[in-house]
Amino acid sequence: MKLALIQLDIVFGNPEKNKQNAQTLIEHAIKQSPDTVILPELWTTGYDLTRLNAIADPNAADIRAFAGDLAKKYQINIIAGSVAKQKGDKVTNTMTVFNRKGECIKEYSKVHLFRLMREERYMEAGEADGLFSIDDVSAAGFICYDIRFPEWLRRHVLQGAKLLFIPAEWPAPRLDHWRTLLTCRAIENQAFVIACNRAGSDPENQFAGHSLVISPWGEILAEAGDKEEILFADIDIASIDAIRNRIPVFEDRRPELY
Ligand SMILES: O=C(O)CCC(=O)C(=O)O
Repeated sequence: MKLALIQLDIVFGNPEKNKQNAQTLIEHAIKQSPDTVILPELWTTGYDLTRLNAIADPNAADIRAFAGDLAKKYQINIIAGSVAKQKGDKVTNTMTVFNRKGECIKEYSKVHLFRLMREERYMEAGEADGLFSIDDVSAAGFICYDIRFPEWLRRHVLQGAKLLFIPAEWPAPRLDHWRTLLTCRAIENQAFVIACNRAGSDPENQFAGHSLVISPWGEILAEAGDKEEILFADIDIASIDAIRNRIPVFEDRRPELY
């Protein structure tokens, strides 16, 4: 499976501009014939939380039209990062996933809200899992801070997920946490980790970039720099079973003890 991670430099609070930029980058990526395109967290608005009333996406209708049309036009899967989804008086940090027909096959709302960026004051946490399949491969989605909760990812892997997609807005001062946590999640779950961060800054944070694709053996297959770029990687799905047979972690677990 060929992946294209769109490490966007998000324009604060400007969905129209961000959609234009994302479309340009996606159409650039298409020239390399990717199977799956991934976008970052809250990429239409950034963390412009105080203006969500004006800029959130009602019922995620806008992202459904934008990413659904591109997925159908280019016959690709799109993990459309996350957007601020407005439903009634609630806003969630919601990831959407589109198949090659342009159908929205999953919505996942971030379960662990990040207090350091005051997310819990403006958003409601999700309550449901992030499982889906693309091209018949079991996968799951998580959003940024979710990666600090290994038991949440593990639950999805125990239900079959082999590709772990992670859109993020991870700040630069904790780049070492980003790399270490993602590598651990790949090794302990013997699964591919595909993590698309944003580049650039907002009024309060400098973001890390360094989107990553990590193999189930913990090897970094591709890593972006700290600026806007498209990161490409080819992953070999069959390698997952080979690694799981070599070190049979899932057979050796002792769930009766923990
Ligand atoms: O956990 C972290 O250090 C960063 C998390 C974050 O920035 C987020 O969830 O948006």
